[in-house]
Amino acid sequence: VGNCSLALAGLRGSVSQEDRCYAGPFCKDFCKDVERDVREKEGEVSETDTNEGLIFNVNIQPVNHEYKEGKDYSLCKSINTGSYGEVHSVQDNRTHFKFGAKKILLKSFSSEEVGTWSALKSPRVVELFGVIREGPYVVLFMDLKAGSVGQLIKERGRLPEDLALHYHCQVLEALEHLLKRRVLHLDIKADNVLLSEDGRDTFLCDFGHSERMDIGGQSLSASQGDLKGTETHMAPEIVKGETRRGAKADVWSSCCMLLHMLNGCQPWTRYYSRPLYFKIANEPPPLREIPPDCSPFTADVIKVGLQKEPTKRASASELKGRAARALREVGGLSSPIRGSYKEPLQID
Ligand SMILES: Oc1ccc(F)cc1Nc1nc(-c2ccncc2)cs1
Repeated sequence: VGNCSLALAGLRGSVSQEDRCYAGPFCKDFCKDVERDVREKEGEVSETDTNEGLIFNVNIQPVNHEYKEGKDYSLCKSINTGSYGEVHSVQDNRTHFKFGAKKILLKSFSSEEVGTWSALKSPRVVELFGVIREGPYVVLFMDLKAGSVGQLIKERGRLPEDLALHYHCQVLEALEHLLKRRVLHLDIKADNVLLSEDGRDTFLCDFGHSERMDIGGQSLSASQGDLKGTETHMAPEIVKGETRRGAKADVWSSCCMLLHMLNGCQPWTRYYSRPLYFKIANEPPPLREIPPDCSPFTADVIKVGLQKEPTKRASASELKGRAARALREVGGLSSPIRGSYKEPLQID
């Protein structure tokens, strides 16, 4: 995971300054400890003065063995609700360093969010800066970005084809990295893809639904029951609760995100009412939602990415090649990022 400027020993809030530690396994233990602590305290109110965690970024500086909202960092503005939590931009009171923070109730905290995220290091994935427990909450700190693709779609109605393909290629690059690190995201959608200031670079975030995969690419999590992620972007094998769920589920969701960028609305929702699970499981893939005016190469990306049978569905790498081809066929990225508003596609 890299250097951590502060590793909090144990769960009793005692802090020992360590010049260097490999936070990986420690981070995993810490998160498991937090979860165990929750189980032990189930029903009790966690003492408000509990304050332990891991900080990986030197610009975030604990004071007197603590790092607390108000005392050590201040909320700047509310951003939106990531999975299970409210997101704010915050600032370190001493270094004035600005970063993102998501506050999650302990009982909603999944140690996978930190475990999987801290295993990733890619220009296409937002950097995790740390995790702190503050009483009944866990607070995740990350590199602050300039908004999300979801916010850009709301501003622009729908995105130009070249921009949508440009973003899709980058999301597929992130999925290639996740596959290499055996991580399933399970909530790929425009709201969880963040943008650089100039809007040309994207960063995957919010690993609140993520799971580890085994060598064969199958999820290691036993929890088949609770349906996670965003309904409109769920792959058929996920809504059917099939035991074999793997990286192809994120590929399906990335194509739902492509349709969302191109049409300005989530797939399925113009044709069906919720709950959508049965339709996703039983209906053909939403290929009729491919915009009629898009390039045949873009249509091809969606057709091979929305194969209902995971084994027939393209891998992230294969789909990235096709999406890059489609982007070249439409002349590469030439549209302005923050351009004109385009009405979302209406049903014909
Ligand atoms: O999982 C997290 C852990 C720590 C964070 F600070 C944020 C998130 N999750 C999300 N952040 C955003 C977002 C951030 C910044 N600008 C626009 C959107 C959308 S979902």
